[in-house]
Amino acid sequence: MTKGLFITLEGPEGAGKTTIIDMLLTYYQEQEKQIIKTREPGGIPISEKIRSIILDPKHTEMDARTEALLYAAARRQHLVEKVIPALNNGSIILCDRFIDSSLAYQGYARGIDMDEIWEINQFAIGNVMPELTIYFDLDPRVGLARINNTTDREINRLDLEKIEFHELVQEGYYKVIEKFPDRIRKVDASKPLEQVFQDTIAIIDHYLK
Ligand SMILES: Nc1ncnc2c1ncn2[C@@H]1O[C@H](COP(=O)(O)OP(=O)(O)OP(=O)(O)O)[C@@H](O)[C@H]1O
Ligand SMILES: Cc1cn([C@H]2C[C@H](O)[C@@H](COP(=O)(O)O)O2)c(=O)[nH]c1=O
Repeated sequence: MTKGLFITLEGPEGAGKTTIIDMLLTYYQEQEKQIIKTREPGGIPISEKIRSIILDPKHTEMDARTEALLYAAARRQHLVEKVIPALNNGSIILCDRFIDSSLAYQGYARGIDMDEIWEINQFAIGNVMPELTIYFDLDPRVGLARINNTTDREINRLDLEKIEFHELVQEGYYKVIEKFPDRIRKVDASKPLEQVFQDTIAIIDHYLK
């Protein structure tokens, strides 16, 4: 039985998830909440190594199912080594991406049946799902323009996909939201950063009450 709270943040490239997670961490730490941030793929050494294989721009030959399995493998290790222990410890976990990314990117955008993506991920995660997911909604063109203007972020293999792929990712997320309307809350990520932050806090605070 877990005691903590598992929150995931989702959205297209450049939607602001990483920036907002850092702001949330500071905000809730000031309230002396027990909270950690992490990310997928990554968050622990094995999963960060898998991340570097998946996202290496040189690996253009990577098969879509191999990609899906690598994300699921990174997810499994991250869950076992970091997320579950933190939940058992009573922490709030803010995780940058989780299974919904696999459903939208590897499922809808790559064209693998979303049910198949769900099945391989069931093997990886068992019954551990986030209690709350915040989806940062943004036109993918705006998100890509943001990351192209960011000097300290490396451009990875997924960023380099055609705009049509990123449009499918957004459509895929809309399908995922239809599937999980109770868990996923949408935030308009095109607003100024401070407004996006306030909208996000309002959702989480409501949930914490
Ligand atoms: N609401 C916003 N308005 C304008 N710029 C923003 C906003 N939110 C974030 N940014 C800027 O957009 C860039 C990308 O933000 P960030 O890295 O947080 O996105 P992300 O969702 O984590 O992206 P990715 O998943 O592709 O890594 C950063 O330069 C950040 O400062
Ligand atoms: C978890 C997960 C991620 N992805 C994609 C989404 C992004 O393009 C990269 C991760 O980069 P970020 O800067 O940390 O957002 O990986 C995916 O396709 N499937 C997944 O399950």
